[in-house]
Formats: sequence, structure tokens, C-alpha cells
Amino acid sequence: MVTMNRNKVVIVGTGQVGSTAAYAIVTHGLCNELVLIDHFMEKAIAEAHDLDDGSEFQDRHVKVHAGDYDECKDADIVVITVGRKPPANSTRMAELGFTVGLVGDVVDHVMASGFNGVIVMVSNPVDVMAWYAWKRSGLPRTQVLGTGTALDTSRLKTIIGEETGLDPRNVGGFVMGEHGNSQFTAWSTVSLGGKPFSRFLADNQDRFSSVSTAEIEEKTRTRGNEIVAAKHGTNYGIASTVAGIVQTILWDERRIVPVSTLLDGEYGERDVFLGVPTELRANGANEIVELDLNDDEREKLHHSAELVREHCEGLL
Ligand SMILES: NC(=O)C1=CN([C@@H]2O[C@H](COP(=O)(O)OP(=O)(O)OC[C@H]3O[C@@H](n4cnc5c(N)ncnc54)[C@H](O)[C@@H]3O)[C@@H](O)[C@H]2O)C=CC1
Ligand SMILES: CC(=O)C(=O)O
Repeated sequence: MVTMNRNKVVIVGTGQVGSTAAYAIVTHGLCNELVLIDHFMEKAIAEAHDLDDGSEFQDRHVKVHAGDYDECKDADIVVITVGRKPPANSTRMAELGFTVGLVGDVVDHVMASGFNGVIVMVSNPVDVMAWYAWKRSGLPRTQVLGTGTALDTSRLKTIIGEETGLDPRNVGGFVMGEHGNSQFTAWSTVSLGGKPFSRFLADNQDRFSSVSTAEIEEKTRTRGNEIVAAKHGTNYGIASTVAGIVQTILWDERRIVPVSTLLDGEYGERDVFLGVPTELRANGANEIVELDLNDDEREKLHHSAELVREHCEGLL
């Protein structure tokens, strides 16, 4: 049987985050076709040309071009990165007033094309925006997700790597909840080399006596803000995160990633999007892994849920 492996990704918003995510997708050769949309069409065209100009030296040629919303009709994934560079000394939640109108407009245009793929929301506040896009699009719950605490979880692993001198990929576990100040490290899930992290530290006192979980958690929470203060935004970490999510969906890898997804009774929460470990497949966000969180962690998750739900109120 002749099959056409025709996977197509659209990125809406070709600013710092969108263009770097496009670069990550192109350099990893994740799809056949990548379309860039921005309300400054010249910017989208220029980014597409600049990306495609490296075709000779890429492992695989991803066809990149600028386009309009008609291109979403047969896309597998639409990544939404519209917004503005995060202001310094602010919060992601404070971006709501600026972002919500843009995201509403983008979702309406995407859906008007006949799109029936997966929306990956990046725009902040990402949990609120993912919920809003889900409600506004009418798509099934599986087909709308946010990057959630996937980036924060990667940051946690990177910081543990920095503190211990070990490869971050030795670390397991999750940062959960809001992609924002109420996020928490679910320490009961964190392991290093297969051992619970607290046990790993206790067993290696001589090497790691200066390592503090409280400091690691705080560094993880504030890392994004520090980068924003120094370089007016973040792009590489989120671009790798977007590329990882796009890959696992397009290639049906079934990786478990803490994306922002709809809680529908899991962890005792409903009608709210939060970063929780979720199985990603070709159709998007599937089963949520319900971890045995301890009482303190559950409390923190509920706190995030309350905060995010509060900010969703009145948006529709
Ligand atoms: N979820 C996460 O972990 C992260 C989220 N972000 C968020 O990503 C968003 C984008 O950040 P940056 O790329 O740094 O901002 P930026 O200002 O560099 O880019 C925003 C782009 O969106 C475009 N745009 C705005 N309104 C549009 C519309 N209605 N239609 C099409 N294009 C539109 C602009 O022309 C611009 O090219 C922000 O909300 C930021 O907070 C950033 C980093 C990490
Ligand atoms: C800006 C942002 O949300 C981050 O880098 O975490």
C-alpha cells in the first residue's frame, strides 16, 4: 500500500519563541512541512526564508514557508506562541489581559480553516490559555494541551545536574501545577539513578552535603524570571520543549510529559488545565498518570488549581 507520511506543523507567532521553536523543529527534521504565521507577514516570510536557507546543511529538508490560516486545515499540530516578550519583574499570570484577545482571535481563525489536529499552547499564562483554547475551539480534550510544567521539569533536572555534577538525564520526576509561581517540585516523585532523591543525597553525604532541595526548588521556580530579566525573554528552553512535544505527538512515541491538560476528576480536580504527567500520543494528550502525591504536594496542586481556575472565570 502506498502511504504518504505527510506531517505538517504550523506555528502561529514568529517572535523570539516561535522562531526558535521553528529552528528546533527544522534542525531535528521533525516534520515534512512547517508553516509560519504572524500578523507581521513580512516577519514570517523572512523567518521562513532564513530557516530554509540552511537546507543544504540539514540532515533532512523540512519545507518551511510563511502562510495564512488556510494552511491549518490539514495540519497535524498548530503551536500558538502569540503574545509579547515577557516584561521583567512581572508574572506569567499578569500577561493574561494582553494575551487573551490575541489567543481568542488565533483560535477562531485556526478553527475556521477546518483544523482537526492538536493545538499546543505556549502563550502565557499557558494553563489559562490552554483551557481557553479548549473551550473556544470545541475540540476534544485530547486535542488541546499547553506546554505546562514540561519546561520547569527540564529546568529542575538541569539544576540537579548543575548541583551534583551528574548528567540531568539521570534524574526522574516532575514539577507540577501551574507554569508560574505556584508550581511545585513533587519531591516524592524525584529520583536520581533510580534512587529516591532524598535517599541518594543521604547515601552520598560526603559528595553532596551542600545540596539543598529547598534551594533547587526555588532556583527552578525563578530560573525563567532571571533569564527574562537578563535577556528580555526565554527561547531556547521552551523551543526544545516544544520540539520534544511535537516529536512525541507526530511520531506517536507515547512519552509521559507534564503538559498542561484538562483534569476531569484526576487529583480531585475538574475543569482546570494544569501541568501533570500525561501520556502523549498521535492524537494528543491521553491518560493522566495519577501519582501518589503526599498531602503537602496535593495541597500545592489544589492551590495551583484554584489560582488557574480563578483566572479562567469570566473569560468566555
Ligand atoms: N509556556 C512557556 O513555557 C513559555 C511561554 N512564553 C510565552 O510565549 C509568548 C511569546 O513570547 P516571545 O516570543 O518572547 O514574544 P515576541 O514578542 O518575541 O513574539 C510574539 C509574536 O507574536 C506575534 N503576534 C502577536 N499577536 C499576533 C496575532 N494576533 N496573530 C499572529 N501573530 C501575533 C507578534 O507579531 C510576534 O512576532 C509570550 O506569551 C511568552 O510569555 C515564553 C517562554 C516560555
Ligand atoms: C517565560 C516563561 O514562561 C518561561 O521561560 O518559563
